[in-house]
Amino acid sequence: MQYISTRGKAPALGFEDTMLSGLARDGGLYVPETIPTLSAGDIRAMHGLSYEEIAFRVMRPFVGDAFTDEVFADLIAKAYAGFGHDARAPLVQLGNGHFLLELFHGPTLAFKDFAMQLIGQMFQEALSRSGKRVTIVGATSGDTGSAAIEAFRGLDAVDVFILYPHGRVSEVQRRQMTTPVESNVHALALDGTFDDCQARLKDMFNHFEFRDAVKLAGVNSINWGRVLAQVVYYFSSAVSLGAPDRTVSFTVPTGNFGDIFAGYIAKRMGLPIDRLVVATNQNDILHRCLTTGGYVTDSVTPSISPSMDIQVSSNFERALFDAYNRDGNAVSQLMDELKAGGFHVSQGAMEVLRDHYDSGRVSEDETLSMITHAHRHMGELLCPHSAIGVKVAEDQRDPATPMITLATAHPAKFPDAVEQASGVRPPLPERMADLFDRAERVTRVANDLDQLEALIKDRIAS
Ligand SMILES: Cc1ncc(COP(=O)(O)O)c(C=O)c1O
Ligand SMILES: N[C@@H](CCOP(=O)(O)O)C(=O)O
Repeated sequence: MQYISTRGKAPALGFEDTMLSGLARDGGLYVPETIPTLSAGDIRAMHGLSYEEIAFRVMRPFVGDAFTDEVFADLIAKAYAGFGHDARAPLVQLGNGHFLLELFHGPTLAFKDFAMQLIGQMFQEALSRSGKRVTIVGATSGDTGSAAIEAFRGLDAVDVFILYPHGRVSEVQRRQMTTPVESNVHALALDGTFDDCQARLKDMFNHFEFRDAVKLAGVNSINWGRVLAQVVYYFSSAVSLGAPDRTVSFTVPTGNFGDIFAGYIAKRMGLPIDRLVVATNQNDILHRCLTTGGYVTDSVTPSISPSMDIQVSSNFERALFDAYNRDGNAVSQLMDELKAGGFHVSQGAMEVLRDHYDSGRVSEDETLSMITHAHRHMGELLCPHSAIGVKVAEDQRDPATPMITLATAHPAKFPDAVEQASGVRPPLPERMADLFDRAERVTRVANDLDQLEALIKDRIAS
């Protein structure tokens, strides 16, 4: 299996190099050259299997010769052993034909753990074989950062630097990033938005002298391995509702477009998915683009669903690559236009996008009302991101097709909004009960590439 860049000018790589290198050297994102498919029989045979067994069958064709079957199965087993639910990703019924996929039973209480725990295992295996060391830099609006720190803290072969927007993550999210004591963990609070953090990260990847000097690696959904691991729960949930003999739809709270793109990959692999519905908060660039064709950036307005406060949605580039018939030049041109403020998707490409994706936008008041409603009438305490998904799903779903909404974070990560709407302050799990008593360690940084690179070089030298 080879991986190619969405900008068409970087060398094709195998799975391990794709995973370890992050952004392609032409600034694009890696995608599989071809998408492997599973037959209806293959999917039917997943009935009754554990999450880990399904994970192996779904991901194996993408991994090539990077790991033997035995090693890969072992890495998967270790990745999910620490999850707080035997099913890993349990499905609960919200109402007639509407299901909630709980993706928050991992160590940091968000869906990011599904991919990050596995990436952590795969990095350790690959680095211990080669004896190499890497510097991971990640950009986060709150959840990727804590999941990455949890997966890599204390490892000798890795330093992990996490850039988060100062004052724009929840207190639980911040403390998850600033309280780990391991010396290879570096939390950096940047004066700016998540988009600034992600832009500086991509600048670092595009600055080859720095990239090569520190052996830069990325664990954002820039990294194909992140998207791949997220494909699995589309299969596990759809199979539990009767796939391949029953078609399902998904609604996905969306920001950087990695999670919903994983759903698109599941569909391309042969999983019978009818609609993939993008649910955004008030920072609604994706909804605007999917309805009007215009992808024009606006300033980010902080919301009660901070993890989705994103205006430059990284993985939309992967969706555009397919929508433009895998034309790297066309994608490069769009990305150049984006730097100047935005672009318009061609009519042909819009038809492809609309063939797969629907979308909806939820205001702050509607988010709070949905948390209240779900608590009173559906028996679920939802985090604000998940509430956005449930609201869009309720508005748009076709009663004839089961709808699965992804619950992307635990309500305890956002206790203020949840308490305001439901009257219930969700407690943190026992193992995190002392989070607010732990000392914090964080460096405030300017939104300045030179200063950031100097800080990172300095820290890894000491
Ligand atoms: C809780 C939560 N929900 C939804 C999202 C959006 O996911 P994606 O960026 O993959 O679209 C994020 C961040 O990515 C998140 O942390
Ligand atoms: N919401 C994310 C933003 C980064 O997304 P990623 O999937 O590219 O890592 C976060 O919580 O950091």
